[in-house]
Amino acid sequence: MRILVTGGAGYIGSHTVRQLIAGGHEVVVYDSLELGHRQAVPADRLVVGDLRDIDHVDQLLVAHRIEAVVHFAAYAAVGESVAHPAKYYTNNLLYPLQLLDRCRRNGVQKFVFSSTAATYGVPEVVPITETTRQLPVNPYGATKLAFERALADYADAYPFGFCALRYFNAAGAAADGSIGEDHTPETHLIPIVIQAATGKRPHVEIFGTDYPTPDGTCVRDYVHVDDLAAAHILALDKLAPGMKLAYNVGIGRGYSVREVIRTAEDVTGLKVPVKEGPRRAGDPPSLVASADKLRAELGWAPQYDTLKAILETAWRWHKAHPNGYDG
Ligand SMILES: NC(=O)c1ccc[n+]([C@@H]2O[C@H](COP(=O)([O-])OP(=O)(O)OC[C@H]3O[C@@H](n4cnc5c(N)ncnc54)[C@H](O)[C@@H]3O)[C@@H](O)[C@H]2O)c1
Ligand SMILES: O=c1ccn([C@@H]2O[C@H](COP(=O)(O)OP(=O)(O)O[C@H]3O[C@H](CO)[C@H](O)[C@H](O)[C@H]3O)[C@@H](O)[C@H]2O)c(=O)[nH]1
Repeated sequence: MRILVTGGAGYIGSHTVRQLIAGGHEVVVYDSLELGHRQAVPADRLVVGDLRDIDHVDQLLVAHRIEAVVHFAAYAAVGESVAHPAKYYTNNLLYPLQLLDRCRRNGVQKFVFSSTAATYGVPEVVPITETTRQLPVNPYGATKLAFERALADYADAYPFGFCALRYFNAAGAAADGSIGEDHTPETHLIPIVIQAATGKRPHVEIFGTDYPTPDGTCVRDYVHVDDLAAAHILALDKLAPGMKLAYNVGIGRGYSVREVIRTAEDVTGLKVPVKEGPRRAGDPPSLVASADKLRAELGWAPQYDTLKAILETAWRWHKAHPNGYDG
């Protein structure tokens, strides 16, 4: 298939691009490199550009006779979305709506979208299934849910099918340590814990120890980035016009912040300095996926089904690239 991958030089995008290329697809990566890395994708696949420049995107759809779009490009920091909703509504909803309409006008019939557990807000019951009510509690989740709705309306009205993959917490790195997670600033727990272990930061702050969870810290479902990537390949294989697919992507097991820290100490053999702090605004106590639908309908089977196995890959990447892609 001829596939345009927006945000393909980012963390999850670059791992997916690698699998798409290995699967024989013709891939065009479109990324502004604002948050992504040139080194994360093969140079001959990368077109540097911003989704804001929709005519540029349109030219690519036509020139490469694109058949499917995998759309990762977005901003993804929950706290920032509360402080700067305009930034999120523009990049995560306005530009994607323009992209969607250019897809319609150019006959692109398959679309895979990076959605998120944040569309569920604070769920009443965990594990979360795809029928759990989607009630986002921050602008980030709201923009992602709004775009899911637009996709569904397009699929009802036009010859178009989509798959919304609702990721839980992406983690880990390629098994060979060649690509991995490098965000600036870093907000995600696992890279922060590793940076604290290696002395690159003084400590990891635990955001809240009074949650209604077994050890008082937040529980999350960490899913390996290559298993996430594999879900995109399966979705593309399945998609056909008229389909409206949505799947949770998680391993179906939750780990608390303290468990992440303990496991990182075990994997690295290093002590992680910890400071207990207040809750971070907008954090649900527990987010754990039921990915039964993804397993049953697409045959998805994660290769990494423990936090330890995921952390080992993150640690390998960090040791090989202590300063991320720049060193
Ligand atoms: N990381 C997670 O745990 C997680 C969880 C749920 C959902 N998601 C979603 O998955 C997607 C990828 O996340 P990630 O962690 O790989 O993020 P990332 O920041 O590493 O990747 C996003 C990429 O999109 C690019 N980009 C952003 N805006 C752009 C624009 N206007 N034009 C062109 N390129 C643009 C950035 O340069 C970056 O390379 C996002 O849509 C995010 O909301 C991530
Ligand atoms: O320094 C830190 C960083 C994080 N945490 C805690 O660790 C857990 C995981 O936090 P992350 O920031 O790594 O991930 P989130 O669960 O907040 O967010 C992730 O999952 C969301 C879906 O729920 C969104 O999609 C978002 O883009 C994605 O990064 C949270 O309970 C958070 O409070 C800390 O205690 N200290």
